[in-house]
Amino acid sequence: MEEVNSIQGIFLDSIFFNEENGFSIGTIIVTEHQCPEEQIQLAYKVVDEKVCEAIGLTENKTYYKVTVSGYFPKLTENKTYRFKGNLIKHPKYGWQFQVNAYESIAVRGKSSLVHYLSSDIFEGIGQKTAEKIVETLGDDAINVILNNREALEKVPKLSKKLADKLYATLVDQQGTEQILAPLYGYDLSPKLVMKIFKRYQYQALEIIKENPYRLIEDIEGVGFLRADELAKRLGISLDDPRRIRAALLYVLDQIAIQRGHTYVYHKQLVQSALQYLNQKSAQLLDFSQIDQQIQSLIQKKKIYIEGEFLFIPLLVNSEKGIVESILRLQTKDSINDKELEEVMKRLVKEMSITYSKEQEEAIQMALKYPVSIITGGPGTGKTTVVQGILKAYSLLHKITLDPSQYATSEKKFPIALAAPTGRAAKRMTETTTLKASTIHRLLGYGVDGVFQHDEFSQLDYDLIIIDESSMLDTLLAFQLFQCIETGAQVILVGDDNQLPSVGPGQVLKDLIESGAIPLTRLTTVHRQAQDSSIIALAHAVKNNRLPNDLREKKTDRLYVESPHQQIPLYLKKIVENALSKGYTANDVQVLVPMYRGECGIDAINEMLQAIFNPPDDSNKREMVFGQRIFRIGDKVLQLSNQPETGVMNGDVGEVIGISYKNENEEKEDRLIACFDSKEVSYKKGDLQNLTHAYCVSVHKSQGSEYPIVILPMTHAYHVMLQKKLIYTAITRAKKSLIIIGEYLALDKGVKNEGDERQTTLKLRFEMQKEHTTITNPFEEYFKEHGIPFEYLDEVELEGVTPYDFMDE
Ligand SMILES: Nc1ncnc2c1ncn2[C@@H]1O[C@H](COP(=O)(O)OP(=O)(O)OP(=O)(O)O)[C@@H](O)[C@H]1O
Repeated sequence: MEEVNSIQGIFLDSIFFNEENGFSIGTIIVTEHQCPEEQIQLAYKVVDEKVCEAIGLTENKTYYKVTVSGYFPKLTENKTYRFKGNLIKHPKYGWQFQVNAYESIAVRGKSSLVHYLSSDIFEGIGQKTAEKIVETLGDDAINVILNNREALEKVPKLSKKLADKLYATLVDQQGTEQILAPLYGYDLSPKLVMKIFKRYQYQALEIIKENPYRLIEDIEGVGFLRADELAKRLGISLDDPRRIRAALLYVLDQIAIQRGHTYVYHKQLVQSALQYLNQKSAQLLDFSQIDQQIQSLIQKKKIYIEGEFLFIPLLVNSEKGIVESILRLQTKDSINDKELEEVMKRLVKEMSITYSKEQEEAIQMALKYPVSIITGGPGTGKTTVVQGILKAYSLLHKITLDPSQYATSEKKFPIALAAPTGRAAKRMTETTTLKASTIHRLLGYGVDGVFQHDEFSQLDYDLIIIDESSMLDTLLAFQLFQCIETGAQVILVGDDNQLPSVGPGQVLKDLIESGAIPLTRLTTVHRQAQDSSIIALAHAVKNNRLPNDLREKKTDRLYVESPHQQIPLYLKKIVENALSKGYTANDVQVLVPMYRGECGIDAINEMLQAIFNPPDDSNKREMVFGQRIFRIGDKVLQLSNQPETGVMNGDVGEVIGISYKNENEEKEDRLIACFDSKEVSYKKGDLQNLTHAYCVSVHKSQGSEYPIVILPMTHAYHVMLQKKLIYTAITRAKKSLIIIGEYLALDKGVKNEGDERQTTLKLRFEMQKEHTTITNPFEEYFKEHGIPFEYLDEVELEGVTPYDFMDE
């Protein structure tokens, strides 16, 4: 275990304080320490005599200061604190004391007390008043006041107003420490302590003692295991219902997030929860204890039960809502065939392209029905068909497609084009020459994370086309469909062989398989044969095989056989070659399925940054954040939705500015990144949402295309070696695709269909057709027998541990 040292001193000043997460840097004048002598000597800086005098350190000796950093609240200048932690050498800022916990040391001694009470923290109290307080109430003045507010009345000439203010500030100061000290005592990380304090303020202790598992819901980054540790310290027993319920909800949530299921079977939930609950535990819980709490959660409406399926309420409501919305939209009359035939004739005449039969059918179907789907692999003409639909729609409804013509008229442009990601929307704009937006934007996703449009405030469009629909998750699809007015037409376009959405569900696949929505599947590849060997590979992968000519060098495709350890070397060489030929970081995209490991995203990004954007002699500006160094010119990726700046999860930008705190008015380090000519300023604390983008995950690459894609392939990607993932990665390449790695890993991947997602969307449409409802054998069973019942075995999570959920 790491040795923990301590240091005590007078807090001199705060150099940095992040309001958001409590990350602080300050200096203290050291009065005592328990640190290795050779280290503290390196960390010491001499304090100016005048500074010492000003704070009452008048002894004729040299005082030393040390920088302290970590997660602690704003400390009071001139007050004494003891910090626990270690001296470390920061790569950029040198020696400093890294704080794990802190406590304030009672202000003792007349002069220190006077100094403390007359400091800036107590507004309106000067030196003289402070002296009077100490003279009247003695060396223990602070405790005397805290114990009895009236004691202040004994201080001569102290106004009631001032006394009130002094008392309130003291309580506030002490209160923070009284809450924080026990929190540190529970062995929580300083960062977490600050997060908890920020969320619950002075009620923090009370809330945690009442139910530490609340942290899972309320504090980002707290999982069941962490809350469970805390619960153990608080003496909560292993079979406490609160513990079991927390594990159940956590597991349910994790299964939805990590595996994309919208429901779980009873048995699945029990098994997964037991794995969590019985970990490292001598007192093993059994089925009936878990089941009892499942029933309790059902009663509390935290879990929704339908037949054999257990749901998070939000997800079941969304699935039901999608079905209802689509059925509502389908009540619009279809366009009659005669009218359509006329329009198709005109379209064929007016467009320079000769549509294939399936393409013509796709256009016709999309125009005819209120809701329809067009699917197909790369190069099958989805974009071409969308262009045709737009033109035909304008002919059919006798409208112009020139948005500027609507600027002066009362009527709004009646068509909305949207896609799940910014990149995909941008491509849609390019291929249609009409403005397309992200679905979030279309629905008015606001700074507060709330959508402006909902079922009561629907979108005012007659035709809505959604591209890259395979990326639609259940929640977003529901949000979208409920916002579409009855009478509007909706066309979903997408490739159902791509990865399903990152969020739960597989909306496009389910809608296609339900048969409830008219569908055209485009199958013929229209790209020229000479540029299509990437597409040929994609089609082979789709059919679970690798082409015989994989190892042959093609004009647009290269396969480099390499053992795992050699992959970074080959990658480096290939990228350096590309660079020397004039390609830039924007042309070359490395795609990898997971973050960890030597062939993981983090390690590859570090290597590629050194190639594409190395430090230079002219002192290119840098900002260090954790393990990452951001540098001007870096290609970066946003990792979460940030509606307040309009930058969304998956957006790629460039670092264009770094401003240090002594250079700007906010007195804060700032990094400025540019996303498609939109400049966004990041406070240091927000940099956790930013990473390098030389290499990105295959999941994050969905909806984007790149001139050159490099795809490492190794057995180290184990569970991520899946057909849809490989298919998605290779279809991102527009001009060239380079695969480096182990043939057997690639082969294994294309044969692995991956996890089937458990969803009920398809089933709901089927039931709708047969006018049935899901029966409820679960409840009936318990009513009748009151004993455990084995549910369907077919989707049992055989051999799966909760840690599998942790893989990307
Ligand atoms: N009927 C056709 N006749 C001639 N060329 C066609 C036809 N349909 C499509 N193409 C051409 O084939 C290429 C691929 O078509 P398109 O871009 O529409 O496919 P896509 O399915 O959108 O592909 P991706 O998903 O890869 O973008 C384009 O260059 C397009 O011009």
